Amino acid sequence: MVYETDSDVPVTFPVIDISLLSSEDELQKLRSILSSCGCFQATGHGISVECLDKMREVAQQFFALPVEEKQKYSRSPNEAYGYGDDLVVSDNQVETCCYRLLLRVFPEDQRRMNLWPENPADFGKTLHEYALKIRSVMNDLSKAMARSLELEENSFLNQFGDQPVLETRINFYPPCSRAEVLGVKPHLDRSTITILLQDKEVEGLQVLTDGEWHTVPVIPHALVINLGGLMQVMTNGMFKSPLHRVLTNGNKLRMSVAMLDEPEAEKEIGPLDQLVHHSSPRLYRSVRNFAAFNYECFQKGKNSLEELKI
Ligand SMILES: O=C(O)CCC(=O)C(=O)O
Ligand SMILES: [Fe+2]
Repeated sequence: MVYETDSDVPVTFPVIDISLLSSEDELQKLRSILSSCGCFQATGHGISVECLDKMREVAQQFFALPVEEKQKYSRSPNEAYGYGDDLVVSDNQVETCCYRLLLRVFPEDQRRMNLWPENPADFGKTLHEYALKIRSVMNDLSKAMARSLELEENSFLNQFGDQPVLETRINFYPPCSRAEVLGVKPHLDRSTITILLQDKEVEGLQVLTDGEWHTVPVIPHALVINLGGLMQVMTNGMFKSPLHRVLTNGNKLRMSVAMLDEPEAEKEIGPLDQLVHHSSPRLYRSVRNFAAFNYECFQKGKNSLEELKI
């Protein structure tokens, strides 16, 4: 199978200036976008260009190291954290080409420092500073999302416990000229909100909306906001978590830095009571450790949200 890029089809992908989310009109725009495609590009996020570029730079420097150097941080078999490529779990799996470094950033005492690159020397400091800023943007967005649904602004944040988790997945896609190979297979994120820093030049991310794959254009200083499955559960289906995938590029390598939030381990998450009514009955059962459940479903080719439906 060859994956179409549809590059000759102009698509308008939603953009929101999130510095304006105190206005009622912008909140309504946010609500409408999240209820339809669940994904947009955020400008006005307040993170400086230098900070975004520095994060991209240390990620690129790490991936440019010799293989032996990167393998010092390899994930162990059947482990998610560390450096590696996709696990091959079945013979008929779609082929992918992506190397990634998965790290837990918060809570700080849960970091596994043996997996944090020491080269480049400022990798850890840069990731820490970037993650603090992303966490603040995520919290502001979570509050705005709650307000857009006429909920108390901490309604989503309160579900996460005292020790919410923030993880990073730094993705690196080498050039690949085989059009049947994907960078990442179609999936739903395990987060409530994923904030993605895209490559500055190379496109590749596609989001499924209205049954069609749409390429997310590159806007160098914008952040891609993508709702994860847990937000669809908490909002009882009002907000959508889109399926997305990544195409490979025949000539150019591409990188991206995803930051994903997660509730405290073992916290049970379900639709908020305020969003369950006679006219919108409860759609999903509650779930603990959605991250693991989502991954299990992904490996079996199932949609985790369909599996959680009552
Ligand atoms: O590389 C990208 O643009 C997206 C990666 C992604 O979907 C993920 O890390 O969950
Ligand atoms: Fe994703």
